[in-house]
Amino acid sequence: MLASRRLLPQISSRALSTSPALKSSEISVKEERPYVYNVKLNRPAKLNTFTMDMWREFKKAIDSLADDPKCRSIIISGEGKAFCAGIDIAHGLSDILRIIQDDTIEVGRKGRLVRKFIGEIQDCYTALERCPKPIIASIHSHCLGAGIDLITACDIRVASQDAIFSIREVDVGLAADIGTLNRIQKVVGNDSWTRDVAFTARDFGADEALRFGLISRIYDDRQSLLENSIDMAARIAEKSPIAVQGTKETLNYAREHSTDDSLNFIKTWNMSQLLSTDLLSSAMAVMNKKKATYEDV
Ligand SMILES: CC/C=C\C=C\CC(=O)SCCNC(=O)CCNC(=O)[C@H](O)C(C)(C)COP(=O)(O)OP(=O)(O)OC[C@H]1O[C@@H](n2cnc3c(N)ncnc32)[C@H](O)[C@@H]1OP(=O)(O)O
Repeated sequence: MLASRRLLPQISSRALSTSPALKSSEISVKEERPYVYNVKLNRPAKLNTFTMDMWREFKKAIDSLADDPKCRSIIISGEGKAFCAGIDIAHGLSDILRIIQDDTIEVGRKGRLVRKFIGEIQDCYTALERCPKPIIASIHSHCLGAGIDLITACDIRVASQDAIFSIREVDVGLAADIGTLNRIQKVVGNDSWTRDVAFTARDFGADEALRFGLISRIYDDRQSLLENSIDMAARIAEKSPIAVQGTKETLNYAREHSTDDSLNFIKTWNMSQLLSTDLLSSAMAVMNKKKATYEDV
């Protein structure tokens, strides 16, 4: 068992190297059912911890599915023992530390470079929110630090009973800066609990995560977690993509705007989207007790 406290002292600036060459298989994308894709974090030997290259590859996969008419719903899962143990402490911070430790860069310019670097990682997870297709985070075992940043940018979070969560950043000496602190209160709606887990970095399990609304379902084991995640994604994928994607856009908009503004948003959105054939074919299917099929969008 390698606790982060035991991992960190081993890391000197000498030990920090550039990201190991990315095998593109560190993010794998699999079509599980028609229109349903599983984006798998696939670096199991290092508990799916993120390096800079892996973040870039992750964003590329999400952006590509966002634009793919043959994709209607997405699952994010982790290969191996854990969902994601956060940033790769040995390699993921090397780029930023190189900037910080470079004495030839003037301090104001150094700050700008650090800001740009953080922004690039933020964008890798914001891609999940911007993707019009619903995204289900399917979480087993450890989900720490950058793992929580990832899942809070997803639409739905489900977990197996063995899940262990921690907003671990304060334990590695930083305020979380790639999404958790900016999204989690909107997800759970409980300020006291958010501060409890963010200030202490303590581990909490699936039952507590469910109680406070971080996840919406618990499954007995990893196998049933994956099967049920795929079933949920497939059920979403059977529906009108016009309706489902309009729903995601509107829920995202409503979360950041007043009720008046978001009512205005949806009526303007549906000015065009109600003209779609999806409306008529869905209504016909309901009347005839049949399943409708929809054109790709
Ligand atoms: C700009 C900044 C952007 C983002 C910042 C994000 C911040 C964070 O993500 S904070 C969270 C950082 N993560 C951690 O602190 C977790 C550290 N790991 C652990 O505590 C343990 O590994 C464990 C999760 C409790 C699991 O323990 P165990 O089941 O005993 O497995 P191990 O043998 O310890 O791990 C297997 C293998 O993975 C390597 N590893 C695990 N975590 C990390 C990590 N975060 N970074 C790099 N490597 C990690 C571990 O060294 C082992 O590798 P071997 O090659 O087998 O030794």
